[in-house]
Amino acid sequence: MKIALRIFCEAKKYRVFLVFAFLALVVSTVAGFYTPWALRELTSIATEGRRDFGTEALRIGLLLLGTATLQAAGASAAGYMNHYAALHYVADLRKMLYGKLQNMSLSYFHKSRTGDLTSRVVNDTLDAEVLLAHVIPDFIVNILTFIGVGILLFTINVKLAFMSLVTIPFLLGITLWQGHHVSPVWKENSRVRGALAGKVQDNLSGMKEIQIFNQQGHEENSIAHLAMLHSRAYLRASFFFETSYPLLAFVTALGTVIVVIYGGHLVGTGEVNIGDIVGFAMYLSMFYGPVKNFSALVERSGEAGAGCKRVFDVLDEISEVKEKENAIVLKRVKGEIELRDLTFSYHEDIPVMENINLKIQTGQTVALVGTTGVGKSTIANLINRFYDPQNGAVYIDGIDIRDVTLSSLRNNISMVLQDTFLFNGTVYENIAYGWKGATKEDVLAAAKAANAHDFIEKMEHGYDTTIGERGVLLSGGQRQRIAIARAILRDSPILILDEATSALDTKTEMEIQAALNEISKTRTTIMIAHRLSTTRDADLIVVLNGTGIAEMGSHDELMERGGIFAGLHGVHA
Ligand SMILES: Nc1ncnc2c1ncn2[C@@H]1O[C@H](COP(=O)(O)OP(=O)(O)OP(=O)(O)O)[C@@H](O)[C@H]1O
Repeated sequence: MKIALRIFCEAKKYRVFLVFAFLALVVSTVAGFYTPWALRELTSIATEGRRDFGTEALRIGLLLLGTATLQAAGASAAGYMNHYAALHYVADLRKMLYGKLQNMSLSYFHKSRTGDLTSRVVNDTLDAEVLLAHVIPDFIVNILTFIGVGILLFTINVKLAFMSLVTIPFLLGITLWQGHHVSPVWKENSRVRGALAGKVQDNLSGMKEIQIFNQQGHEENSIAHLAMLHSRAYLRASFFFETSYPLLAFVTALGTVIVVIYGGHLVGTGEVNIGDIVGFAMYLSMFYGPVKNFSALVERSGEAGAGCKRVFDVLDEISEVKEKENAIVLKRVKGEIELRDLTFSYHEDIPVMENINLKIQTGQTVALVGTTGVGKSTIANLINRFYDPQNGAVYIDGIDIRDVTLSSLRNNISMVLQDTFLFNGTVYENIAYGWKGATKEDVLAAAKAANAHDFIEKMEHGYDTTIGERGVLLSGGQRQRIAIARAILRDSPILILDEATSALDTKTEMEIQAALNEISKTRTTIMIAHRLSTTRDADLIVVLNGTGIAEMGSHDELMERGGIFAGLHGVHA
């Protein structure tokens, strides 16, 4: 109910359609009440043996034609308008959900499964259509029918109507029992389906690893296990439905039996005529209809409600990295970066950084070095505000980055990551990604600077070559060069290179390093490098150790000092 109400409130753009659909539904349902009434009248007139039977039959027939037309037109209009509102709302919901996901902090994606989130955006949102265009209208029709036909039954004969009510408590009891059990079972069903979708997606992405490690059998078993769990969850949900539905049908049949026997008795005593019994029997089947449908509707609304709840759960999530309401737009910065008393951990009890202080001057090239897992990439993530520190702050040009909008902050930073992600588009689109104003000349110049132009030209369709999902049709080095070209094109005042040249051979690495050195001259550059050779030209080398900075200085100074850096050099030499 809460979910249906929320959907109704959020779909306010389409409320006019929903209100008209409601009116059309009322007209259609009420018009449907006339058929038994017409047959009751016709039978009564026939049994009375009236002479004007033909004229009366014509009148009743024409009225029946009118109500049947209203019934059909109303149902059709209501169906279309409900679907119009529902499907447009689903489109809005998908957009909203995707927008929400795009603004969630990275930690959210680390604890969620991509397949599960995909399923929420694609499948679960459709449950809003089920609620708006099917479940709610069906509830309306059933409630109207129950009340309207109930009144008509009492109008025909009060005693008979009371007798037919005997079965209602049993019917309601069964329906309530079903409603109580169905919703949690459907929730479990949705959860297991999400887990299955997540696992399939994970496996398809990691197919290479599965084949390398010959884990096909193991993975097939995991999928089979999840598939069986889903079937069992579905079966449990079906059990309640399959048990209660025939039970409901049986109890309603009992009601009809009572009316036939007791109604026959009343005809015998002359209290009612045959026409009343015919009309009553027809209305009775209409009257029990909603009670029988109620159980199926409860089940359907349980399933659809569970799906919508999974959507709303994401929409209600609060991102760990939040923009302030009065966040300012950060203009193009000069590029001074300061980490002040910075303390950060991904998990409460495992500190990654404690009280780090580091000032990077405008235009400086700073290399972050240290053993694997010491926190080099984490510093880049904090500057980009993918995470917020527990203590201290990051300042850019003296401004706390929590005071500025996320988009304006990230517009000032280019990043080339260890694991370059390319989209399934053309080479050109991938280089120009995120830079709408780039001209062809700009793209070509960036590709040349990243030493990518030559290999791109040799490809089948040059810059128009499609590079496959995640750029699978390219080598690691080619992917990285495209990522570097993309960063060069972006021309932002801060450049972060996270192992940017790691996938390149020595010759290409040197060529690209030269290009990177060139572009880093005009901007602040943070370089995360394992190959200590690439740190030689850095203005400042920051050596991380444990949860802090162990030493800082130029290449020569650190070598002379004979500390950790010199030690690392020894290892890598
Ligand atoms: N999303 C995350 N959730 C939890 N812990 C994380 C996460 N990302 C990194 N860590 C942990 O934080 C620590 C620092 O990781 P980080 O990636 O910054 O190290 P790094 O110095 O860049 O390592 P490498 O040189 O191997 O890339 C590591 O112990 C790592 O396991």
